[in-house]
Formats: sequence, C-alpha cells, structure tokens
Amino acid sequence: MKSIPASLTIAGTDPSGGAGIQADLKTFQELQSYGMSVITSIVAQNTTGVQDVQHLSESMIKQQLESVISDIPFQAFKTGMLANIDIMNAVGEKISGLETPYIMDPVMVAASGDPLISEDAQTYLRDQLLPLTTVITPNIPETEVITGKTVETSEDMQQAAKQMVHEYGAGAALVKGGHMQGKAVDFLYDGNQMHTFTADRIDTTNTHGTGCTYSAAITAYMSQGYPLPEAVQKGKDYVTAAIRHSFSIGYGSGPTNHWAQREEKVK
Ligand SMILES: Nc1ncnc2c1ncn2[C@@H]1O[C@H](COP(=O)(O)OP(=O)(O)OP(=O)(O)O)[C@@H](O)[C@H]1O
Ligand SMILES: Cc1ncc(COP(=O)(O)O)c(N)n1
Repeated sequence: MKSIPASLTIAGTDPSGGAGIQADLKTFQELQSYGMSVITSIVAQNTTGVQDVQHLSESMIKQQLESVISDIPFQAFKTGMLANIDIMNAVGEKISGLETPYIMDPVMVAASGDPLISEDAQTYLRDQLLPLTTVITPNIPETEVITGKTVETSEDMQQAAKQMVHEYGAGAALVKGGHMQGKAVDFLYDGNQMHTFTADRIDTTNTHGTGCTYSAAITAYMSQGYPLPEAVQKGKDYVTAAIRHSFSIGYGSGPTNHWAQREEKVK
C-alpha cells in the first residue's frame, strides 16, 4: 500500500486564506505532505487586520487532537496561534508524549499589529511549551517578548537564539529577520552550531502569513525526513519564492503565493 508523510498543524484560522490553518494546509499540500489540522481559535480576519476571535473549548481542542492521534500517524507537527493558558495547557497535555518533531511558531501579533495571545500566556508558552519543541521560530518582536531583551542587531538575534536553547530549553531556535532592515537574514541555533539563512529582501507589503507559511514548510520537510538545517533552508527557499510571487489581494498586507515554486521550479 502506498504511504505518504503527514503533517499536523494546531492553530487558528484565517478566512482570507493567507495565514493560520489555511496557509499551513496550502503549504503542506504544495510540498506533498498529507495535511491535517486542529483548530484552536476561529479568527475573523483579513489582509487589513483582525475583526473578531472566538476560542474553541479545551475539551473540543483535546478531542480534535485525540481524533487525529488515535487514527493517523504524522511525522512532524507545528503549533501556531495558542491564544491563552487554557488552550496551551490542553495542547501541551496531548502533545507532551509525542516523539515526532515539533515546530513552534510562537504567534503573538498578526502582521497587521493586532495581538493574538494574552499577556500571561506569553510567559506560560516560554516556561511550559518551549522545552517540548524541536525548534521555535520567533520573529523579532516575539523574540523580544520571550527573552525580555531588545533585539536590534544580528548579534542580538544570535544571542537570543542561544538564550532560548540554553536558558529556556528549546530544542533549537530560528530567529527570523523579516522585521529587520537590509537582507532577509534568519539565524538557527541548534545547540551546537549557528546556521545563517540569507535571501534578498523583496520590496513588497504582501507578507501576510509569511511566518505561518515558513514554519509549515519546515514541518512538511521534516515530515519527509530532512534534518533541521536542511528543512529550514528548503523552507526559506519556499517562503522567499512565495513572497516574490505574492499577489495584491485585498486592501491590506496581501498573502503570499503558495504555489510559487511551481513557477520557479525550485523543488
Ligand atoms: N520582504 C521580504 N523579503 C524577503 N524575505 C522576507 C521578507 N519579509 C520577511 N521575509 C522572510 O520571511 C520569513 C518570515 O519572517 P518574518 O520575520 O516576516 O516572520 P513573521 O513576522 O512571523 O511573519 P509575519 O510578518 O507574517 O508576521 C523569514 O525567512 C524572513 O526573513
Ligand atoms: C490564525 C493566525 N495565526 C497566525 C497569524 C500570524 O500571521 P502573520 O503574522 O504571518 O500575519 C495570523 N494572522 N492568524
């Protein structure tokens, strides 16, 4: 019988299709990893911002996880928006025994600037969930919240990545430079080595969902057995192509193009 690597995302929704669960599933599909999703929050949002949010109950989140885990094996999983301590606790309870790679996108604020998680949950995420991760993928503002330090330079980014591994127990930390100036440079610290991933900065405001798309691509590649640094390099190539071929959809910060690699044939 034919088998296929599978990926699971545990995250919030984006009905406008550029971020959250929708971006994750598009990415899994495009990268040929069978995609599954557990919804934590339903978010009324679009390219201009967040209009409303409704969180699912802990029991419903746990039941969704149980439905997937009891039936279909997956080789990697990611979390995105985990809005509060109760949701984090429910998810943590179900994933803590899993041995598959765990990619955490510590979603805190939408690209529009709207907050997506409560303040007390930020500390809980760092203390309770970070130690479970294979890799955490914060952007600059998220890195500052987690480490409690200002991040202004490449050196700050690398120090923060080390701090997340050595002080807070993350398996590895990928600090993303989308919010810096100049080239789009990300640093991955895996506990031994610092890896650098660099791409030219693309002049566009179509960055809605770049963080979701990048972490989903890393998840899909890890589900196929790529070691972390290779999965990150391939994920970086995927998200860069997706930004380069992005669309002007909506009145705000547009989404990326999840099938861009077909146009660039970078696969
Ligand atoms: N304009 C750009 N040109 C090229 N690469 C970019 C650009 N903006 C972001 N990136 C890259 O996209 C990836 C996502 O990084 P970013 O820091 O934007 O994440 P994020 O903040 O979580 O996403 P978002 O901006 O959607 O919230 C990183 O690899 C980053 O370097
Ligand atoms: C449900 C959900 N999860 C995550 C993000 C962050 O996405 P981005 O920061 O890339 O806009 C988002 N807007 N919505």
